[in-house]
Amino acid sequence: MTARTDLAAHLAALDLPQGLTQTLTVAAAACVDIKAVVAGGALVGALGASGAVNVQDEEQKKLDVIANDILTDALMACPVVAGVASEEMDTVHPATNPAGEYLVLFDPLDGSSNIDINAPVGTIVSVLKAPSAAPTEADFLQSGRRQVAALYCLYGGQTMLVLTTGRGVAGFTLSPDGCWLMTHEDIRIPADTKEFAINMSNQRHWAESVQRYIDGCLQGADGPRGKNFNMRWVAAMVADVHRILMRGGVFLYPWDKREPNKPGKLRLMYEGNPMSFLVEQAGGKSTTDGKQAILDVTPTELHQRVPVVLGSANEVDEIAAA
Ligand SMILES: O=P(O)(O)OC[C@H]1O[C@](O)(COP(=O)(O)O)[C@@H](O)[C@@H]1O
Ligand SMILES: [Mg+2]
Ligand SMILES: [Mg+2]
Repeated sequence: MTARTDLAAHLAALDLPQGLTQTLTVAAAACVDIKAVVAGGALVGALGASGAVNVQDEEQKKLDVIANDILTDALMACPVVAGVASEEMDTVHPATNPAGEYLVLFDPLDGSSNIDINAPVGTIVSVLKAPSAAPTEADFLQSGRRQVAALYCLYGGQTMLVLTTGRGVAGFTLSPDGCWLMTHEDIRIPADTKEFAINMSNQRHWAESVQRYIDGCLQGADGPRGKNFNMRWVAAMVADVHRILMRGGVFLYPWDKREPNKPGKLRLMYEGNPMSFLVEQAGGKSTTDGKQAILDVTPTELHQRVPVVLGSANEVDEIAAA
């Protein structure tokens, strides 16, 4: 068997600032710890509700809380981390590390509704430069373009970590002895696709343009697109985006008219931005509506929502034109 590049060697070859390498190494190790809890499931008391709700009024699962604690504890103890913010925490957590250089934002457990049915879940991480070693909430509100790294970990049939530091996208698979080994070098999203992902149960709430686009896909070879489409929806953004990175497709969690002051369901800072960085680095497009790049959205609040339309570049353009 040929020797594979491991994550440490990959990071070394990228010649990153030492602090960024350290931050990413700590985040990747925390994902290994989360994976152990996900894999233990009922045996380690990881299933079911925690009994609490988070700042977005969503019921927290035990695993949301456990994953959040694992990442928070690991990163706050890392001397180059200046602070963290998470889907599961009301406010930012400055770290009081005098040498703190990086801010880390995360969705510790993505796809929470999949936990209790043993379906794929993930972790999403975004890394920004810290303007100071004692960051305020305003310091975290940087646009996605300013990310210096983004990664997700997918706890699926295999445990995979997919990473960008702005020079393409690489994928690593967790080996049985706990090493991240590169299995997917330079991941590229095909520009064309015949596959879309959307929660169809929200159809009546969508904007007219999204209705038109999906209707065209559903008409298949008999309609304006002249080809048949397939549909997939894992209900975990990490897994849906991973599929798009592996074989193309589009993913939509679009604006809908239910709550006009909440534009979409997904969160900008720890879902939209890191996934957009990965998708753009893999040659895809990631937008709010087919046109506006998510990475250029100016954040105004930590738990801000954003509509998401991302994936194969030509298909995102079709959505823009619908
Ligand atoms: O249940 P729905 O409406 O289909 O939403 C699924 C979406 O919600 C999310 O689960 C939100 O993530 P969390 O589990 O981190 O809250 C996305 O991962 C996924 O794309
Ligand atoms: Mg999520
Ligand atoms: Mg989550």
